[in-house]
Amino acid sequence: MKEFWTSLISLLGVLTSLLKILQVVFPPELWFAAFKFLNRALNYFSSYCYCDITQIDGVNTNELYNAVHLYLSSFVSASASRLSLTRTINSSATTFGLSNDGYINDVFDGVAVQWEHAPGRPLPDEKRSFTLRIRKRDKDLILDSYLDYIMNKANNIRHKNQKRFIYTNSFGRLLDSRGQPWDSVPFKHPSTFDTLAMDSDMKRNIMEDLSNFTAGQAQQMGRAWKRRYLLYGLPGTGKSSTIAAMAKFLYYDIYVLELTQLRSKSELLNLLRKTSSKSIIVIEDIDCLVNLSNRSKVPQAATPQSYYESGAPDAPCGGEDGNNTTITFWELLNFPDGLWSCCGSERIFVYTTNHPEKLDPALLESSRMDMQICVS
Ligand SMILES: Nc1ncnc2c1ncn2[C@@H]1O[C@H](COP(=O)(O)OP(=O)(O)OP(=O)(O)O)[C@@H](O)[C@H]1O
Repeated sequence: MKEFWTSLISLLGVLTSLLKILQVVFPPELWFAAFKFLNRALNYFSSYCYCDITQIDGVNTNELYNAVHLYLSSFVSASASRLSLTRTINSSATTFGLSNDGYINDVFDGVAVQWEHAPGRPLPDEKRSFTLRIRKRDKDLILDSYLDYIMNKANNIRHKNQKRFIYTNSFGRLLDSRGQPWDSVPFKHPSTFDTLAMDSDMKRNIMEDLSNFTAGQAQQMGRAWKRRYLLYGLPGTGKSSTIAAMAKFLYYDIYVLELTQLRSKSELLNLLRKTSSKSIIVIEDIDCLVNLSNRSKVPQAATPQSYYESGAPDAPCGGEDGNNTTITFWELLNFPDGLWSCCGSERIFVYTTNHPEKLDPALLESSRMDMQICVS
């Protein structure tokens, strides 16, 4: 046994001496070139290729890096044994991340890939990065669609992690300190579809409809995409609670549009323009705001009859010009089409009333309202 250890130590001594001689004979540049050559040769014969996604691309932040980070965070906690945890400003959730040098497997379209997270090292050209290992034969097949899928998923996660707000224009024409026409407070309504007392079929229908709406939006990018719901029922029966549950289900903000505060079409246009995509726009008590007695005259689009008629309680007072002072209900219904028709926006309009019997039957047609929900 003693001889074995003596021989091993002698061998190590010889190897060390040989290495020292080699280091003297061959300069570091030659070593580096040899290593590079070996690496290339191995890569050539390997069936995998590796894609590095660095955190910084030149001087800009690489969006793809952030997206991969968020995407992996959605399932890394289930399979990785070492995690990094973060919580950003304005976020209400903890994000799980892959720890340094950790790796995780993923499958997309039946193709297995592996992600590795490399920490940045103190050298100037070494950055934090993710490395995607993918089979060469699969690269062309899925790489583009996989990265698109990751960007999409990351956007959704980002959206879900944000705090939700409820906006109102109840202070009229005044602008807030940032010049915004909407006043906002954090949205903390406790209602969800779990707590909402409602017929289970109706609840399931609403949830399915909302899910289909958002799924449809993803496929219809580039088109205005809106949905219109009419909520009716006696006071205090859960209309506001239903809207809150819808907003929570979709992770949407809520904008409560006070029509009585509007003075002109341009004001309405401005308010609608300042709503964010993925939001619910609520117009309450439409039976009170709309003078329905002359509705039959309205659909003749060339000469729309105003619902804010002079003398009516909600008639607007003021405005820049004659045409600009009146807003017809039909304009209100169709305004958004022109506004968001080219930017792939995603909005839900909810109209509420305690007196559906006062509404014009034409308003209840399916072409006007996508879904009518009785909450009584
Ligand atoms: N279906 C319901 N499920 C759960 N809670 C409800 C329901 N209906 C009413 N509530 C409770 O009653 C209160 C009033 O409900 P909500 O504000 O949603 O009614 P509303 O129909 O919007 O009333 P209004 O027409 O006066 O605005 C809330 O505190 C809510 O929690």
